[in-house]
Amino acid sequence: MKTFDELFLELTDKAVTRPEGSGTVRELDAGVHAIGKKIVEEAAEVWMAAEYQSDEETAEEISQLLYHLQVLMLAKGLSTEDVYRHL
Ligand SMILES: N=c1c2ncn([C@@H]3O[C@H](COP(=O)(O)OP(=O)(O)OP(=O)(O)O)[C@@H](O)[C@H]3O)c2ncn1[C@@H]1O[C@H](COP(=O)(O)O)[C@@H](O)[C@H]1O
Repeated sequence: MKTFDELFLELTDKAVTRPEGSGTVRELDAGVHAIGKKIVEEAAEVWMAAEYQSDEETAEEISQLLYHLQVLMLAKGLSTEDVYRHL
């Protein structure tokens, strides 16, 4: 189990070290347009899970949406502070 901040640190490191087989590196290489499409897809899955699936499945879909949002933050060079200041 990891927190939002812990995951962001891990992904930040992956973006720099670019380990073989990393899905994050693959997504970053695909670019903002592809990441944006993934976010829309995951957001729809969150919505459907919330309406028709279990709380556990909804939580899992939310975690995937958070992951893809973090990948977009990295692609745009945004830090967690850049986002948190708007909360
Ligand atoms: N938390 C996640 C995470 N959540 C979602 N995903 C990706 O998002 C996809 C979402 O899956 P879907 O269920 O929508 O399945 P799908 O549509 O069949 O997926 P794709 O065919 O589009 O890959 C998964 O296949 C993963 O590729 C994630 N990929 C990685 N992480 C974490 O990120 C870290 C770095 O991962 P790597 O960069 O792959 O090493 C690790 O700690 C991972 O646990």
